Amino acid sequence: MPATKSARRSDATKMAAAQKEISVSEFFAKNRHLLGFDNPRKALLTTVKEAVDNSLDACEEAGILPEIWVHIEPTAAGKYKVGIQDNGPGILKKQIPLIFGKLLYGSKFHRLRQSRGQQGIGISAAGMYGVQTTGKPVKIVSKVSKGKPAHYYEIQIDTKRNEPKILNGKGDGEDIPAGEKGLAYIEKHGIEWVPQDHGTRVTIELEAKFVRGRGSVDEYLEQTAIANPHVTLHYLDPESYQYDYTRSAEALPPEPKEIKPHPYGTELGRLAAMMEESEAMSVSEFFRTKFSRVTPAIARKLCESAKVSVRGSVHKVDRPQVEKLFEAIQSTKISPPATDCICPIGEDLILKGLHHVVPGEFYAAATRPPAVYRGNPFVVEVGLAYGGTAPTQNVTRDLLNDLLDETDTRTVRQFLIHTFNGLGGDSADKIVKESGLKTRQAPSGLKPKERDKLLAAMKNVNVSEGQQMNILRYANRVPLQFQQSACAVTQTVIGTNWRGYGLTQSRGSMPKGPVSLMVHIASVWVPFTSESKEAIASYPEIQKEIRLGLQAVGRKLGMYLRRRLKVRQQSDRREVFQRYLKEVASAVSVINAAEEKELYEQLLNVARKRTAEADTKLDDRGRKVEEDPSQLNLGDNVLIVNPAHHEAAINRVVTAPEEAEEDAEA
Ligand SMILES: Nc1ncnc2c1ncn2[C@@H]1O[C@H](COP(=O)(O)OP(=O)(O)OP(=O)(O)O)[C@@H](O)[C@H]1O
Repeated sequence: MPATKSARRSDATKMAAAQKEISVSEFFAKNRHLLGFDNPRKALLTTVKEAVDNSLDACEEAGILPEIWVHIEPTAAGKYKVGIQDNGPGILKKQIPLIFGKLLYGSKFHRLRQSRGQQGIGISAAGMYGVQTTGKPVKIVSKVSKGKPAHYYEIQIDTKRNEPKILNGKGDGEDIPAGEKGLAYIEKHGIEWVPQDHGTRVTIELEAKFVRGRGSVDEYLEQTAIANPHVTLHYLDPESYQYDYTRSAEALPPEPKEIKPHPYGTELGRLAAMMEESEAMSVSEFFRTKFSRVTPAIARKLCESAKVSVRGSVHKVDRPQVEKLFEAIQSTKISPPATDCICPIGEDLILKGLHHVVPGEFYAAATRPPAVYRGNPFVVEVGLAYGGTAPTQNVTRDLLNDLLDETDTRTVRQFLIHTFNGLGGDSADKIVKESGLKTRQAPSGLKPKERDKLLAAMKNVNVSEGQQMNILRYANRVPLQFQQSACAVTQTVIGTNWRGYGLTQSRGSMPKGPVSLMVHIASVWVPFTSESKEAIASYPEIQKEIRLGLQAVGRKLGMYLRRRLKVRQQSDRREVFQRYLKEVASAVSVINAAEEKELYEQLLNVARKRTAEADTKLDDRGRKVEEDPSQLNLGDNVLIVNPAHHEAAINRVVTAPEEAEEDAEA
């Protein structure tokens, strides 16, 4: 059959008319889910997170102990205004529009140095989302020193051109004079600013949803405080609750050093581009100055094995020679990158941070030695807290009311699982059953009596056994709250055998037990799985380090749990002895006329000796208090406490709205 000739729908000329460059802002405006703006709830968190992370980075880089104000205020139904201010170094006037009104503009992308931000997208993307959803511009106040004027900008991103559009001061921004005059100016123009000698405040109005519990701003700020004990945070939430986290460490973390890329981590294309972009110099000088760990001898060796002139110009190297050089790098022994550029949190501060926030009886921490993936140095740290009350048991009636009013889940069971970290389906079922509520009962429709029953069930049901391990993931001290299952951390936790450490675990799933686990990865470049920086990619080198860290704390937990079990068993045995010894003594004295009391004392002594382990007391480092510390020497990075004495929270003060108003009146 002859092929039917179909009419041509288009041709190269017509198609060419539709082909044009796509600006990065247009791309990300369309694909905002890639940056963490997939729904209003996450958009709020991402906005706060981007601004707070920037503030922390800027303060630390400038050597200032960070103090940060976070203010979230409802403006209309489904709309919120988010203001974040820091006491950082401030931003130069000419940089402000570029930082807040242009995607892919930043100071951190081109360097290899441990920081929270790395891409140069975060805060401008938040501003762009705000403009898209409310039409309101991003407002920025920035001040670099006491005597100098502050700058005030209202900016909107022009997504077509990826350029900032300045709306105030006839397109030039406004200057706020220093001193008293400035305060009057701020007051008159309704500009929001906590008076400070220097710092930056960014205000973004956006479509958002405020929730509490898992994945919330509350959770992010609390977890930030755990991993950053040097930060003071003031947080005023949309319901006018004021939270103040005051710093517990007065010293800044050591300053991370910037390093040059390591040859092993440089791909072929990148090597070619670096050579092309380099200023004029010899090939040998290029390798020595642009990379870390390349000595003159190694540079010569690379050139010799690639048959490239050592003294020839780097710009004369052609593509086949670049390929040869690349191959030479792979086959030449070059020492691994310096690792003193990474600043871990440290075992002591991890123990301190975890103990302050997560209730428990046993804590262990491990900071692994530095390792390298794709030429980038990194450090893995693990902290573990065992015991303590379940998250459902610490809830007050007021908080439960708030949580129930805000949730968008459809059943009480879903509400429990989604709100409380680590509470598995089995435990949720138990609570629903105990409360006597219907299985498909909607959380929003609960009457006060039913809420009482639910609260009572949450307090009474022992969920610690069915409780899932709660994982707190961090990258460069930033908590990661989404994409848990896509993350190398979770995958490695699941792949580790926790049964050997005294926890229950079915194959291929998360271990169970009252355990909170913190895993921190610090690196000059954290390999996230996407631009929204929510999960860490599974490089085998990183997984190996995580596994070793988990094993280090797991072994200590196992030793502690085995010892605790033994102590319990012996004390049960002793109880049984004591229960019957009196009768044994009186029976024997009837038979052989022995002195009953004396016999009883002797038998008691024997029983005590045979169950001596029940008396074992462990000190706060996990060592046996009496003789023979070798029996349970858990090392220095362990903390054992009496959970009954746990004092909640990291120097956190929460002020309810009424009190805040009264305070203000007073
Ligand atoms: N509060 C601030 N104080 C001082 N400088 C800031 C502040 N916020 C942002 N900057 C500067 O603006 C740049 C851009 O910030 P942005 O959030 O867009 O990206 P980033 O933090 O570099 O990377 P990421 O996209 O990974 O968050 C930063 O690199 C920093 O130099």
